[in-house]
Amino acid sequence: MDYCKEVEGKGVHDPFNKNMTTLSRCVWVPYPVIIGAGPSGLATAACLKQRGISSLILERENCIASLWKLKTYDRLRLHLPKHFCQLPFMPFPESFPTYPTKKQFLSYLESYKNHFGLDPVFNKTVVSAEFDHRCGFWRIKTLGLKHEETEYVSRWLIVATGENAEEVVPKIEGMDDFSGPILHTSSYKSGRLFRGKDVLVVGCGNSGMEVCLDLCNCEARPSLVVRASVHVLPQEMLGRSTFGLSMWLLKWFPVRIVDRLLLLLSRFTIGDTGKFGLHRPQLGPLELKSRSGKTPVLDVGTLDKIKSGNIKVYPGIKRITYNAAEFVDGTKENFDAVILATGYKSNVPQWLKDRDLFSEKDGLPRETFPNGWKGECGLYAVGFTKRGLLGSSLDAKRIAEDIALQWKA
Ligand SMILES: Cc1cc2nc3c(=O)[nH]c(=O)nc-3n(C[C@H](O)[C@H](O)[C@H](O)COP(=O)(O)OP(=O)(O)OC[C@H]3O[C@@H](n4cnc5c(N)ncnc54)[C@H](O)[C@@H]3O)c2cc1C
Ligand SMILES: NC(=O)C1=CN([C@@H]2O[C@H](COP(=O)(O)OP(=O)(O)OC[C@H]3O[C@@H](n4cnc5c(N)ncnc54)[C@H](OP(=O)(O)O)[C@@H]3O)[C@@H](O)[C@H]2O)C=CC1
Ligand SMILES: O=C(O)C(=O)Cc1c[nH]c2ccccc12
Repeated sequence: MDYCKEVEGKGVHDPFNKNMTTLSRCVWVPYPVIIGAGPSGLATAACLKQRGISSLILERENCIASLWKLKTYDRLRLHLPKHFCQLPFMPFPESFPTYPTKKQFLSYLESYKNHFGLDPVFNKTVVSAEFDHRCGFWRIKTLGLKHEETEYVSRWLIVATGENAEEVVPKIEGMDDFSGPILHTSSYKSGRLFRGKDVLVVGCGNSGMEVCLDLCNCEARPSLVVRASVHVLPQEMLGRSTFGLSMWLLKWFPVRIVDRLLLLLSRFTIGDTGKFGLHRPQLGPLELKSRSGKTPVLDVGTLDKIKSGNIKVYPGIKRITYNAAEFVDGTKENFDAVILATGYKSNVPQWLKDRDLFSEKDGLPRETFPNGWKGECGLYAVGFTKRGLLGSSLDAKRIAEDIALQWKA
């Protein structure tokens, strides 16, 4: 790392460090520091590179795109057509299908990293980042694999740790008494392990719906918990992707009209989902997405399995017992395993000391899209728009443009 200059050995004589093998280092970085080597971090580094600006990417795992590589199931594909998911300056290969597989997406990201000569520093978990008003720089503290502490100092801090940084694991009464495995979807790979088992999947977002389908295909017997409501839309309508059609319609009509059209077309193609326990929210799918970030489910085959009775649908869980779950409607069913498809949350409030750009409550920018990408004192946010990879690309371009102006000055 010739662009990093070690300027200070700090904390070596710190009495608190005596019994630990830690050695604090301080590294001055004359470029922006990006936290997270996921698609958002890589896209921002590439946009900066295009403008002749280097950057330093710090990543807690030992690979790029760790969410995709380590925490997703085998059968995962992009749900949106590839041209909506490509990162700036590099389209997906022509040979890739419309909905690339996880393996293809990962190989694209690897090529992206290599094409732009990006070289993230792995196994560096950012544990705190604070703007030092005395010197006008960000102080970014990281811990390495052996708990060694390194402090990076830079004028710019770009947060790219993602909306899905930590698993949401709800506390359900009786959970500790359950005799079988309870796992989050982030550690679920395939239904093969569950062949012949009764599996309760808690949560009906895209993960829960798709895990149920995977379990069915692997001859397990899944049940799905839908505690409130959900918008299920077909992945394609009128020969186009539902997402593409929505984006096109939004150019001409207000969101409420587009939502009505989507719901009308869905009714024709997939029928009344409420009949199967999948009641629709009051707000339409796109309005709900833009207000709350809740992504509509794009159906890739789960609905047919629900209709045919291969996947049972239950309301909210009341409690879990040794080998069963009780639901709020009073029914009780035996299960061998529970999979929590209960989503993810940002981890920004755990380590970022600044409280202006990001809300302490949900770790997302306080301002909604398209305004949440820039804070004070050289702080930026990329990939927190609740608009998937498309949102990351937009943020990345804006951030690079903004920093380039300061760079020239
Ligand atoms: C199963 C699944 C499927 C998805 N499919 C799609 C899709 O088809 N299309 C779409 O547009 N979006 C999809 N998404 C949304 C997803 O958010 C994006 O695909 C994308 O991963 C976002 O990239 P990111 O870089 O912002 O976040 P991430 O991919 O989560 O990357 C953030 C990186 O930051 C690192 N990090 C976190 N905290 C720290 C820390 N304290 N210190 C150092 N490093 C840290 C993480 O290890 C990670 O590598 C999907 C999400 C999931 C969970
Ligand atoms: N191929 C693709 O494109 C895929 C994309 N994704 C994306 O990844 C992100 C994460 O998706 P996902 O993992 O599904 O998470 P989500 O946050 O989208 O969904 C979580 C689900 O869990 C439910 N839930 C949470 N707590 C409980 C509880 N205690 N009891 C019952 N239900 C509960 C929520 O219900 P409620 O709504 O009531 O809060 C919601 O239905 C999303 O953006 C999604 O679109 C995921 C899979 C595939
Ligand atoms: O997977 C996600 O969470 C995304 O943000 C991408 C996405 C999937 N389906 C959508 C419908 C409306 C807007 C974004 C998405």
